[in-house]
Formats: sequence, structure tokens, C-alpha cells
Amino acid sequence: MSSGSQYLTGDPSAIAEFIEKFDTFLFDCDGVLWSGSQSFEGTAETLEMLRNKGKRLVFVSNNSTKSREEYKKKFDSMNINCNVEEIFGSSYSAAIYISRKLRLSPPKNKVYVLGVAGIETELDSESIPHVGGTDESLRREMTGDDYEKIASGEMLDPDVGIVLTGLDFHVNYLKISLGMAYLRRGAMFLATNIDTTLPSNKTLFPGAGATSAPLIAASGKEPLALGKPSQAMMDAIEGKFKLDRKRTCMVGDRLNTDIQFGIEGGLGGTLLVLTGVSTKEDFLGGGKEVVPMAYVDKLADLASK
Ligand SMILES: O=C(O)[C@H](O)[C@H](O)COP(=O)(O)O
Ligand SMILES: [Mg+2]
Repeated sequence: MSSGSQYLTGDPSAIAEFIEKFDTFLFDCDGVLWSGSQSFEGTAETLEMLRNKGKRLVFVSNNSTKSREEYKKKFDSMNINCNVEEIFGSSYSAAIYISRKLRLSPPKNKVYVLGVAGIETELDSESIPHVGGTDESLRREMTGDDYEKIASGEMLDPDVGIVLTGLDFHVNYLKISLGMAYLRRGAMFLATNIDTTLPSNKTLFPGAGATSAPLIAASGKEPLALGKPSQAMMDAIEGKFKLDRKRTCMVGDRLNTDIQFGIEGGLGGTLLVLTGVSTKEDFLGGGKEVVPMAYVDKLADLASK
């Protein structure tokens, strides 16, 4: 029984008709263009085919580990043509939300980061002060002295007004305890994204939602996530790229981020690619919450003759 999602693979005329509905394609990255450091076959050619048809491409990743510049290097390393201005990641989304929406008055606008360099670089690009993150002095066991200095506040920065979590490859008890202390003192809780899994090397690893889970559990608070499916991110993208939402299609591998992002954003279309997190069983057969307009086995199917 059809779920209302059109299977395009192997149907060149249906593919051509689908592509012609849109002027802009928002592309997810992990699980669509690549898996870890390995790009899927035909990715570069498919994106060039769309550019040659006059389509505009925007790369919208929830992966907070890289800044726009670092993503540009990853595209270059895979010989995938891309302009840094086309990249819009969750760390950038969080940084502009903090600087242009929240606009906390200094000095209380400092951010405690549970994440890695991509977040720090994008906060720097918006001149937002930050602590934690890749600070090597925090990558250690917690000591008795730490308990005392956290409890007394001596180890806390009085200017921290926000705790921001992302995918953190160096989570530990000390860093979670510092995040908890800031939240208990009233800091705002934000996340670049809360994807539970990271598709890489054609399997799944813990995602940002998994590395921030200990702080969510300990603090009893849920962060405001600023990556997909957040419509704050969609609004920022619309503003920057002057989108015509009805002529825009979101292409992704994950139903509860990419496809939900496109549907809730009122985009003209959504396309699921089956090379990442979500499977056909997750949206076919009726009664499913999030159903893409169409789906393909892999991105390169869009360029197949
Ligand atoms: O855990 C994460 O951060 C995400 O799984 C991952 O990085 C998603 O990246 P995207 O598929 O949005 O490019
Ligand atoms: Mg993805």
C-alpha cells in the first residue's frame, strides 16, 4: 500500500518532472552526500547536473563539528564543487541565533560549550565569547578539588549565560558537571542539534543527541535545538538565500530532522535518500507521522539516464 511517497529510482521521466518543480535544493550532508569521510559514488556529478539545470544548492548539515570553512575543505577533499556561502551548518545556525535573536547583553553572553571546534569557530565568527569546548584542561578525571570549586562557584565563569551542546567526541564527567552547574545557576540551554545517531562508514555511531543526553538527564532540562527541524534555522536560511519555499526541496536521509524540517517549513517538496539513517519501513505502509514527498535509493539516482 503506497504511503503517498513516490519512489523515483529507475524512472527518468518522473525524476525529470520532480526536479523541474524546484529552483533550490537544500541538501543534507551526512548520509546523503557522504558517509564519514567517504563520498557516495556519483555525488559530485549529480550536484553538477542540478547546477547545470540552473538549480541553486544550499548545504544544510546538523553536524556541528565543522564550521562553514571546514566543511568547504571537506567538500574540496572529495572534489565536490561547492561555494562556502552555500554552506549552512548547525553551529552557524546556533551562533547567529545567539548573536542576532537572543542578543544577550555582554558580559553575560558567554557560552559554555559541550562540543568541538566547529561550534567555537562559528561563535568566534559572531564575536560571541565562549569557554569549555576543546579546552584541553577539561579532558581529565574529576578530582575532589573540582567538586569543591564547582560547588563554591570558584571554577565557574560568572559571565556564562548559555550552555550550548553539540556533537562532542570528548564528553566526560567533569565537563557534564560544569554544564549542570551553569544550568542550575539559570543559564539558557541550547543545542546545535539532537540527532541521536551519526551515520558514518555506512553504519551508525553516537550522535549529538547521545553526547548531550547525560547533561539533559542530570539537569532535567531539554535544550532548544537550533539545527533541523528547527524553524529558526529555516527562517535564517530563507532570509539569507531569499528562498521561494514552494520552489524549494529538502533532500535528506533522516525523517525526524531533514524531512520534518522541510514539511514543517512548508517547502514545495521533500526527498528522502536511503543511504543514511531512515529506512523505507520508517515511512511506507501508512499511518506514519513523517512521510517524504518522494524517495530514491541513493542520490546518484537523480542523474541516472
Ligand atoms: O549527530 C549528529 O550531529 C548528526 O547525526 C549528524 O552530524 C547529522 O549531520 P547531517 O546529516 O545533518 O549532515
Ligand atoms: Mg543526514
